[in-house]
Amino acid sequence: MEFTKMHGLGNDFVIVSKYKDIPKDVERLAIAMCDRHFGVGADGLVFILPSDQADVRMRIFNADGTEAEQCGNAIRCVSKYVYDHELVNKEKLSVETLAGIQHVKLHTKEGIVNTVEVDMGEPILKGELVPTAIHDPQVVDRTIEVDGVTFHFTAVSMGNPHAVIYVENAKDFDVEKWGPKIETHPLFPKKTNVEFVTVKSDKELEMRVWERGVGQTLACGTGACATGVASVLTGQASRDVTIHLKGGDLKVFWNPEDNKVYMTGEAREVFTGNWLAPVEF
Ligand SMILES: N[C@H](CCC[C@H](N)C(=O)O)C(=O)O
Repeated sequence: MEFTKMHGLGNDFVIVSKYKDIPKDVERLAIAMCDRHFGVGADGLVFILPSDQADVRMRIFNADGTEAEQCGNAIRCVSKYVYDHELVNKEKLSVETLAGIQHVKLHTKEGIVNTVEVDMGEPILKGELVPTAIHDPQVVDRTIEVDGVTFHFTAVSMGNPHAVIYVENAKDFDVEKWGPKIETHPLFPKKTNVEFVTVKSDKELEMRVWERGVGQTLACGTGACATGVASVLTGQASRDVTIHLKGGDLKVFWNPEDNKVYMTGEAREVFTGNWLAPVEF
């Protein structure tokens, strides 16, 4: 099975585009292909599939085999892939995900895609829809206790759940210690992605992330969008921010006119390969 290895700011994916549907045992395949020693190594396995509602359909499976509703960095990779490989010859295209239809604008350099702007849709703020166990209209600046330590969090869904937590210094925060404890906290019925954020200014935020079903990643597109929204809701930053991640910067704009979150950043293709283990479709 042919694949292409891509990343968005170091959040890396195995991209498979030659099939009309996902394989029979996709969970086991995602775990095997994402393994960084016995497999290709990636944060997720992504399938580009036909769509009757958009130019293409994307399904993404985390390194633990679970399917995610949405993935910002993967949408940028998929959009770059279909343009560069001439599957879709448009600089404005649409990608169908479990979270809805995402509209994408491609910015090319010497004929190939360099940066990608994605309309990630409207944030979902109702507690029970994120989902969280707090059934309020919004879950903003609430407390969560873990091992006797209290964190303040804001819950935002971009189709997938995020708990945004503000800390003194995100750059050296112990993400590996606290991330998994919050990811699996009973407050989050479908578990959650966890962002640890330091506000640098009204327009700049530093963010580290522990991803549901993956672990600490170098970047998280939906996490950056959730962080942008939470920072407005908690009155800590403007609607148009640059988010500094371990793997690079993302621009996030929560547009007051259409209530949609726009995310802009790079996407890169690294190598292609052939997965030799048997895969049944
Ligand atoms: N681990 C996430 C999916 C990938 C999201 C992230 N890689 C992004 O760029 O948005 C989840 O289970 O919701």
